[in-house]
Order: sequence, then structure tokens, then C-alpha cells
Amino acid sequence: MVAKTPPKPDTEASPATIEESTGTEALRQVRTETVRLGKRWRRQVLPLAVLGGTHGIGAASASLAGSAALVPVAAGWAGAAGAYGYAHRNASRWDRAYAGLAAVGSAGWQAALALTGADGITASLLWACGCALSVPYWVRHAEPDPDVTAELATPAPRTALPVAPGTADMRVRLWDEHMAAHGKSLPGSTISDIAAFDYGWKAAITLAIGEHWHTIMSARKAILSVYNLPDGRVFVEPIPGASVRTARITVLTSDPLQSVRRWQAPSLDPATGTFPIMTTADGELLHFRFFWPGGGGTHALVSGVNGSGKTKVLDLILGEAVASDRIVPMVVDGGEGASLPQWKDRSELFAETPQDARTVLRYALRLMDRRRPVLKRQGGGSIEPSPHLPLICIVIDEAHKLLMDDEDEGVNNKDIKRMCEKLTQEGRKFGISLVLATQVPSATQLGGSTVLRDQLKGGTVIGLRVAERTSGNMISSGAPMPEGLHELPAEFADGTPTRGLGYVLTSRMIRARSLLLEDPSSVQATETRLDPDSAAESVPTLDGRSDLGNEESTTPASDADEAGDLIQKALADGIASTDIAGLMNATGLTLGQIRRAVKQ
Ligand SMILES: Nc1ncnc2c1ncn2[C@@H]1O[C@H](COP(=O)(O)OP(=O)(O)OP(=O)(O)O)[C@@H](O)[C@H]1O
Repeated sequence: MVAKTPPKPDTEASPATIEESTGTEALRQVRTETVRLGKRWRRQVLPLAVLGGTHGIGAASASLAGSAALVPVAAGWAGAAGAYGYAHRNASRWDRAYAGLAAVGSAGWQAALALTGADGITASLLWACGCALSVPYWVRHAEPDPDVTAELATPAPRTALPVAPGTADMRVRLWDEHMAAHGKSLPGSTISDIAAFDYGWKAAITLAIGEHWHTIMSARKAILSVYNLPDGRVFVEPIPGASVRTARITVLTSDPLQSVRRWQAPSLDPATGTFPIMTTADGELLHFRFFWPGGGGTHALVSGVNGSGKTKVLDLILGEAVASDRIVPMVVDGGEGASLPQWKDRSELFAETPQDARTVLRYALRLMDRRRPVLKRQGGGSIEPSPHLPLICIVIDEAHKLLMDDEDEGVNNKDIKRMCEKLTQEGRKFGISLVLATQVPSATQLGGSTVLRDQLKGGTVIGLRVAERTSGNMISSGAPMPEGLHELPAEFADGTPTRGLGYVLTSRMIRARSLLLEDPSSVQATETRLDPDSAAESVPTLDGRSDLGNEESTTPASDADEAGDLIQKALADGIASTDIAGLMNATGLTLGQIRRAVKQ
């Protein structure tokens, strides 16, 4: 193997060349140092430069004869006037006065030197007076400019992202400087696709690698501050199907939800099973679902404090239901007939008391059984609501009163809870849906039933304003909420109440407000009959008795009869008479009811 020898340089540097290059290097260093010092001390040197210039102009003029002597002075005066003009535009009042004095002084000395010659007493006086006039300037600029040589040699990390060429949009500049810059809330992020709409604008945000769009949620307060907006005007949502590093922000420059939007006419779409119930802050409509085409009925929960507008939301649901040719509404008014009185004569059944509520729920359970053969005939699946086989929609206002026990009052509502659980678990495919209204969207208000909570979350969940932060809030989908329901304001900026304001549990986590159906009696009802199988079940009569319905203490004879019927059916379905738990599940009755019915 032959070892490679490094190639010799073509020419060896001679000592003379080395000396020459060392001298050039020294000169270069002196020049660099002079420039550096000049830059650093330029303010302090300025008065001396002005004095030197004045002296030079005077000397030049004195050395010329005739009219040529006027040329340097004229140029000098023009220079003095220009310097003053510059100072006038860029300086404060006192600095302007000072610059004016210096300009006039310089022009005067130029003329004096031109006339008397630029040496001797006149020149000495120029320098003496000039230095005296410069003292205040030197005092003021005693500090040299900071030495940034080192920083310039190694550039500091960028503090602001460059603005895209040709981007005149202030929103982009603000984002780049105050959100995306190094050390700000979302460093390295970009804003794009800005599009205006009537009440503000939307944009796409792309975060730096390693970030998730949830971090934009936590930066909402900073965004409000950067764009100088009041609270509640920025919403962040993921872009469906796009990377987790991207999100869409909606920025409201005015609040469209402040103005009431009225319900116009029934608009249930049989092809989708939905109708518009709320309008979002960016003008989109959010829908309530009665049923899934091909998937049976869906359940719903509407929650909000007193006065938040939840009964009005129920009015909308009932309005669409009575106007539809494929929905039969039944109402349980937990407000003892005072919450939804307009629907008394326009719904199939209207319960005002807990006892009547039980009767309605039991009737619904029996209808479920009546519809079993229908499903068998159609070969399984689920009932598709139609004018011949309508959806049975049971709306329960103030449901928490009927679902929660009250030990102090000796009220045991477990049977109601069990019947509701059964209806939500099994009613879907039989075309039976339950719409519950509570004050807080939590399992506690559903009688502690996690079954009800889980089943209702599969349908439409509407959360209006609540008074307190709640644990187990059902208005959450895994993504962070823009704000808690307890954080919703009670009033808009103009002082009007925010009734109907809230969120719908959908992929759109943005504030919305329910449409307002002012006069429920104005809704034109469509007569809808139950299917023949369901119609074979006798419709119970509701007597409106107002006892609190503690089932364990009182069970009227008619209820015992009904309980007996239910038990007979369960036994016929193959449940053993000794299987008490099975009987309770199948009938929705309490242990006491079963005992009493069996005794009778
Ligand atoms: N979307 C809305 N837009 C404008 N006003 C509304 C809206 N919803 C409700 N309101 C107004 O708020 C009032 C109270 O609404 P609603 O009766 O539905 O409240 P609530 O939550 O059911 O209270 P409560 O439980 O005390 O009955 C209504 O009379 C109506 O005037």
C-alpha cells in the first residue's frame, strides 16, 4: 500500500509577503476599530463635526474671491437649514429650539469666517463658543451607544417572526409580534386563511411541532388582549380531519347573540331527523335530533338554572313535535302544570303530578312491548319514524324533582328513575325517545343514575347557564370547553339578559343561543295517530292527583291494577315469579308495588 503524501502548496509565502499581509490585517483592524468607536460615540462627536464643518466652509469661502466666495456659504446655509428641518420633524420642542440655535450659530460663524478669514481670533472664538454651546448636548448624551459588536457577530434568536412579504394585514402582524414571537404564548405559531364574516373574522392557526391545539384554548385570554376585545369573544375549535397542530379561531368583533333570533316556522327535516334549535356566535345553526334515519329515536337533556331559558327550549322541541306528522308528544310537567301549560291540550298525554308521571312512563313501557311484534315483522333493526309509525317523544320538565329522592319528605322516586332508565336503554329502537330538563347537567340531578347520564349523552345535550361550577358536568366531549357554563354571563354588554345562551354538545364548542318561540299556541298542530299496534294499548286517564306519590306509602288501586298487568306480561315473557330483580327490571315497578300487586 502506498501512503499518500499531502500535496505541497504551489508557492511558499515569502517573509515579505507575510509582513505585508500582517500590515494589511493591522490596518483593517484599525479601520474596524475606528468605525466601531465612531458609531458608538457618534452623538458625542457630532458637535465637533459641526464646528469643523463651519470652520471648513468659512475657510473655503475666505480663500475664494468675488462671487465664488458665496458658493460654500450658500451650501453651508442650505446644510444648516436642512439639519434644522430634520430636527424639527423628529425632535421634541426643546431639542428643536436647541437645533435652531445651533443652525443659526453655524450659519453666522460661516459668514463671519468668510469675511474675516478662518484663522486668528474669529476661528478661536468659533471653537470656544461652539464648545460652550455643545456642553448641554454632551451632558445629555454622556452615555455612548451600547456596544453591540458581539451581538452582531452572533445574531440573537429572532424575537419576532418575519411578516410575510406583502402582508399588510394588521391581524397577522399582531399575531406574529404578540402571540408567535419567542417568549410569547404560542411561540412559532402561524396565522393564515383569515376570512371576515358579519360579526368578526376566522383564521387557521398552525402550531409549532410538538404542540396540540388545546394549548390555543389556554391562550384565549392572550388572544383577547392582543386584539383588544372583551371576554367571551374568541372561540377555538379543531379543524375536522386536520392535524392536531391546527385549529380554527373565531374572533367576534361584535356579539350577534345579543339580538334575539325568533323561531319562524316548523323545520324538522324527516330525512335527517333534526331541526335547528340554536344559532352560534358565528351565525351557524345547531340542530336538535329527534331520531337517526334508520337508527331509531334519540334522547336529549336540556339543563339550566331558573330563568336560563330551558322551558323555552322545551317549547321549541314540543312545537316541532306537534307540527310534525311523525311525532306523538307526551308531556310530564314537573312544574305541576305551570311550566308547559300550552301543551296540555296538544299532546297525547299531559301529566302534572308525580303519580301521573308514573302512569305516563308505565304506558310508554307498555307501548314499547306493543311495538315488539312490529320490529319482529320488519325483521329487526329499529323503527323508522313515519306518519304511520310515529316517534313517541316524552318530554319531562323539571325532571330532577321526579328523579331525585327526598329523604326529608319521605319521597322515593327510584321507580321513576328505573322506568326512565329502561326507556332510554331500550326505547330507541322502538321509536320512543325521552327529553329531560334539569337545572344542572349532572348525574346527581338524574337521581344519581349513570345509566341515564350515559344514554342521554348519546343524544342532544344542551347546557344553558348554571349558577355554580358542577362536578360531573355532562357538557364535555373530551375537548376543553371554551368556558364553564357557570362562567356564562347573566347579561350582555347592553344589559339585556342572556336567556337561551349556552352550548350544545357537538363538535362545535362555540357559544350559541336558542331560537325563541314566543307564543307556543301559534304553532299549527298536525294530527298524528299512533300505529295500530300501539293504539291497541288502552290510553290511561290522568286524574291530576297532587299527592307526592311516595310509592312505598300509597299505591292506588288503579295503579295496582296496572302493576298487575305489567307483572302478568313479564311472567308471560318468561321471567320467573321468584326472580324479583328481573320483575323490577322488566316492569319498572318498585319492590313495594310488586308486593302489593301480587297480594291483590
Ligand atoms: N332564546 C331566548 N331568547 C330570548 N329570550 C328568551 C330566550 N329563551 C328564554 N327567553 C326569555 O326568558 C324567559 C324565561 O325563560 P324560561 O321560562 O324558558 O326559563 P327557565 O329556565 O325555564 O326558567 P324556570 O325554570 O324558572 O321556568 C322567557 O319568558 C323568555 O322571555
